[in-house]
Amino acid sequence: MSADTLATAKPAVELEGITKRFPGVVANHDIRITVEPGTVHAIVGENGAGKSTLMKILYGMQKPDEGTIKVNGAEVSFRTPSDAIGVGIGMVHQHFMLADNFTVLENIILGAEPKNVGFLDISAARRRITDLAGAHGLRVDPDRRVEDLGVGDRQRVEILKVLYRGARILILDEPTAVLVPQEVEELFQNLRELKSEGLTVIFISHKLDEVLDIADAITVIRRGTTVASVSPSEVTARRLAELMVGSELPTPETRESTVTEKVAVRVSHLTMDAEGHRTVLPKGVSAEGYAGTLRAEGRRLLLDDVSFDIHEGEILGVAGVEGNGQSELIEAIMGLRPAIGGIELNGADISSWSTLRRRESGIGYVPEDRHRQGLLLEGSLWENRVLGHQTRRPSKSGIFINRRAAKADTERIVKDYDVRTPGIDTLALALSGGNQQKLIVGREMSGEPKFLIAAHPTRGVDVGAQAAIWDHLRNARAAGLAVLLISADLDELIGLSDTLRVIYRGRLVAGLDPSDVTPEQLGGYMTGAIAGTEET
Ligand SMILES: Nc1ncnc2c1ncn2[C@@H]1O[C@H](COP(=O)(O)OP(=O)(O)OP(=O)(O)O)[C@@H](O)[C@H]1O
Repeated sequence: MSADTLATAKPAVELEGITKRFPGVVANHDIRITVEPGTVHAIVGENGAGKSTLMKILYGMQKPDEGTIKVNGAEVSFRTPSDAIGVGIGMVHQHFMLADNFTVLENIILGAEPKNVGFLDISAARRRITDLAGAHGLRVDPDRRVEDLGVGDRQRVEILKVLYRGARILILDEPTAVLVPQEVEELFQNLRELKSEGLTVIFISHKLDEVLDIADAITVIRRGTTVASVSPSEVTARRLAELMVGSELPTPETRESTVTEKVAVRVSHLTMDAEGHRTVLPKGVSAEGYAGTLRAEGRRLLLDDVSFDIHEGEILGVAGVEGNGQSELIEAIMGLRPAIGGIELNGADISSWSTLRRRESGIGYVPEDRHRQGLLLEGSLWENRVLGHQTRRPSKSGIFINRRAAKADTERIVKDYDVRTPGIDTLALALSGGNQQKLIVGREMSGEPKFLIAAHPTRGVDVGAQAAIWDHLRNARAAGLAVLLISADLDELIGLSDTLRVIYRGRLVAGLDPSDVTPEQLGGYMTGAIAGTEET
């Protein structure tokens, strides 16, 4: 064996005895992981198990209290992410950090301009990007604007961005959460190519079947420490889940329909113009004709004549690739963005009501972006319980009673939804992503809403917590709750929905039966590969 081969045979990453404490929590305790070069190494664990903290340590965003990190056999100590990049570690974040109005090329070179050079050689940069893309099978057009790209392409740009900075070890944080099955397959193909070029991938995921598909080695973290290192050929998804939670899992129950005859929510001819901010119809145009009029004018529609009913006891699932109108649909129903068309809740026309009034009339809302819309990160858990649920009605008992009630109810949510936290005075920012999500779902389900709008209700939560959230939703549905469910997790959509629709370019294009549709078929409608039957 040559000296060179020996050198490359050293583990890409060795974490030894990593411990990280936060006030009241030991996020990582004596973590030990060895990642072999040229492999895909998955890290799995429950919400709050300590995965993100560990990755932040490995990427120089946080300093461990104890322990050592070795990269390619040499001990390293990072003060910032640029130190990590300096030794070839790159991070592909779950939330893409690209500038929409720039091209792929501009995004990739932005912030990576060579030091000590007064100007940037664009054609050299372009050549390097094309070479990198070619070498790793990451096809993207360097001159396209990022805003015109789909989710899978954006992710490839993020990967190219870290490769361009010289990364040989890539950390991917839940990369498949936002992808449809076809895109997941493409990503995995890309990862296999990277691997065959000798690159190393560290991959965090909650989707255990995917982990079994792509990983060469799996490390399980439970309550901050490494509890198992397994090879995918030795375990099943169920066994992995059991290793994560430390006990046997219950078998999922079959479900029965609870859909009633009573219409709870009626949305009719909902239309949103990309440029317009109209809340009243132009003279002489009916709500039914509005979308057609705009189309004839060549306008771009974010919502194109969307109509549906949701009955009491029904979960309506809407599938769609991100950016096809699902966010706009929710925002229109919540009164956060103007749109034309009818929105009725239990027979009352709520389309001109304020968001607060809509909430007070019985709409629960689990927003898509928990950081921007769902939580006050600097607030305590119980203050977050109050958020969005303040009532304007004067109360004789005053704020102290409200505070006490909010605290008691927060205790209940923490218990019912298994929010892992030292206490309800903890700040929301100190919770792990999945635990923040559990808090939001718990809050939106309290007060027994009549209609729940749930956008990605289990995004980032582990399998155990996902099953618990599903149970809560099913129970509430059995008691008559109407749910509009938007999710990128197709198994969740198929498993929970009573009725399934697909949204494509602002239009509801297909009505499918969740009991006999496969994720692949659904993915086909979502990407437009299968043309939907137009429905209104
Ligand atoms: N900045 C912080 N301050 C205080 N506590 C923190 C901080 N960051 C993380 N923690 C705590 O450390 C623990 C581990 O959190 P971490 O985010 O690493 O979990 P995770 O495995 O990534 O979870 P998830 O799957 O939910 O994202 C949690 O109990 C969390 O509340």
